[in-house]
Amino acid sequence: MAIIHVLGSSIYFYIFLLIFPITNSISDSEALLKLKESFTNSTALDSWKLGTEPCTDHWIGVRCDNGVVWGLRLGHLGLSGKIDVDALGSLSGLRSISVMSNAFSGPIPDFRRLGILRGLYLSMNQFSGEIPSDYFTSMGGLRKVWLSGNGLSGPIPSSLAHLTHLMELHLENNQFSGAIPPFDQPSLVSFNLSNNNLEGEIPSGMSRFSQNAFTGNPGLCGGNLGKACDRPAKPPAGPPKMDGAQMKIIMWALLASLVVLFSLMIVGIFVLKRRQESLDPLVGDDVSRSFSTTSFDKKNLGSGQAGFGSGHRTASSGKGSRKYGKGVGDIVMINDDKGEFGLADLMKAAAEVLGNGALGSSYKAMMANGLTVVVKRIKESAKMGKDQFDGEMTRIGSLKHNNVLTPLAYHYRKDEKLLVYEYQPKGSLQYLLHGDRGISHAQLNWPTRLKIIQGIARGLAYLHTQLSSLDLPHGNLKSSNILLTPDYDPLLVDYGFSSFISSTQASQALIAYKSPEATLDHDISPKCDVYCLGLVILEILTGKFPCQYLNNGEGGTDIVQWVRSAIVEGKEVDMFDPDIECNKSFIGEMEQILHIGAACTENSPDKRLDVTEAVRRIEGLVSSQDDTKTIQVLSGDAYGDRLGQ
Ligand SMILES: Nc1ncnc2c1ncn2[C@@H]1O[C@H](COP(=O)(O)OP(=O)(O)OP(=O)(O)O)[C@@H](O)[C@H]1O
Repeated sequence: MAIIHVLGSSIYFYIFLLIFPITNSISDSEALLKLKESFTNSTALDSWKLGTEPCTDHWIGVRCDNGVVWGLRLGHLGLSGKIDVDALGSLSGLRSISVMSNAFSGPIPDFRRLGILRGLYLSMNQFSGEIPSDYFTSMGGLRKVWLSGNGLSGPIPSSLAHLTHLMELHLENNQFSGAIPPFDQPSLVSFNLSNNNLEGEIPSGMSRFSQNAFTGNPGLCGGNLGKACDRPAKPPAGPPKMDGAQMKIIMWALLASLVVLFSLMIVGIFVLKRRQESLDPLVGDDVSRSFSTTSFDKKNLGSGQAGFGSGHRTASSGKGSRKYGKGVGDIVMINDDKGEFGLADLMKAAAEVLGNGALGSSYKAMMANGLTVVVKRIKESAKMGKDQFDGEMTRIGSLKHNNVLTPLAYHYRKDEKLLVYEYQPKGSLQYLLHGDRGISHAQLNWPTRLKIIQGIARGLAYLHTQLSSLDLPHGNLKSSNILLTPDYDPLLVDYGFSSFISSTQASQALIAYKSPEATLDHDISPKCDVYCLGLVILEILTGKFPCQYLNNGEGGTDIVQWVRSAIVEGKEVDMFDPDIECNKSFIGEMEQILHIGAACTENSPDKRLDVTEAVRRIEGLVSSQDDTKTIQVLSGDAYGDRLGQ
């Protein structure tokens, strides 16, 4: 009986432990001070003082939620020494640690016991040595892992490939070696393994990542690298023992196959010659190695050629449109500021896949004349006749605004629609915010971010006046569809698509359909674009990737809800991206923009700002004197020139 009693009480004890785990009862401030002690150079942490509180007294680099520490942003503080992981373990609310760009060295600390971490940023230090393959197994909730710019070596830990929520993985500029584990997590949006010593074939399923994610690894091949893998030759099998009759059968079979092969070759050469004769003479031998192989296939082109050749040649699409090429359905130029080109020029260009968006795939093509373009191939379009498509393109082609990227050209066939844009080397806002931690990211200080927000609002307002007949004048406003010029002026792309894709595709592919009213009541209006504008504003301010962008509902941050709660609690300051250079004089402006972002993301379209009001408020931050600005923006004046002020 006594034994049963003892057993029983110990079971209760374990259940008690499970429900109320024994935690080190030190407070967050004690834990942080213990952590500070482990650093050798912590002068930057002067605000971490005994007798003050991390959340209420705004200790540098400490992020709080409801008085609980959830994040440490300790980048660029000249820290070195050890990182006391026991102290970190006492911070029960801790979800994210950043010690990027400091002087920590030695093996990476044993963060394994911090199983609740969501973000681990250790880039740009001097960590070295191998990481055990199962290191990340106990940290299944990790979303963001940044280890780039260290001296880490050995194989990439395979446990990283099993992190099912992983969104960002940066291992570039280390000395990792060996093969790449298969990273096939659909949540992974930002990924870089460049400049290591990795080798072998890039696993299949990773072709969605651009070439840049793998460059600088001389031993890698396959994927988008454009370097084929040499398959090891099969070891020669020992000669089977055969009798004379078997030998004869094999000889005859070989002879027969050779005859068949030879005949096929002759037929093939004949067919190829016929086809080349009928194609534009500009389409040379190298086509099969270049654009055509990665984009529209030649078989399709052949059939299209028949269609266009027989009366469907490109019709004039209004003022400024041109016809190029002969014999094949060709490109219609709608903007020849950058020079003229035809389908043949595109087909000869060296091409690279940029991405497979929900609307279709995009390719970067470098043409012989030096112009680099992006070709967007629309996956599925509405049953739109050529005249109607030409009409839409003429309308889109006539747009002229410093914050709107107008296509250069398009190509129409019943089963193939291509839009061609000028390539913007700086890339997208999404890449700059979440993918690139280099100089461009560092330059995203507050004045630059404000300039980007203003440009986006101006571009959107312009589209709303010029395409006012559309329910969704933009329809797909998100950070990957905002490109940046070298001067950080934003350029909106992928607008106006709702008019020429099918409604099913629109509801699956366009971000505007994620606004609450569209999701709940299928109620589409220009206010859906305003919701997207709000999302982008909050994304720029917080540096967080909005979960609303993802289709599977997993990953990302519900920034709308997050910001809403912060405003209620008067904790707007806690929301700002810690990577924004800290300058107190900006805080007021940042808070105002945060409120505008929140007003644009109101659930109810009636309560939400309309686009004119949103622009008016954003403009009001620059100069409340100039009441004429909004009017100029809406009329599409060359307003963007004043952005740099
Ligand atoms: N003109 C351009 N210059 C440089 N990068 C571009 C250009 N157009 C698109 N991109 C980039 O190419 C990638 C693929 O673009 P794509 O439009 O196919 O997909 P997406 O924007 O992710 O999704 P969606 O299809 O919903 O627009 C994106 O990262 C995008 O920012």
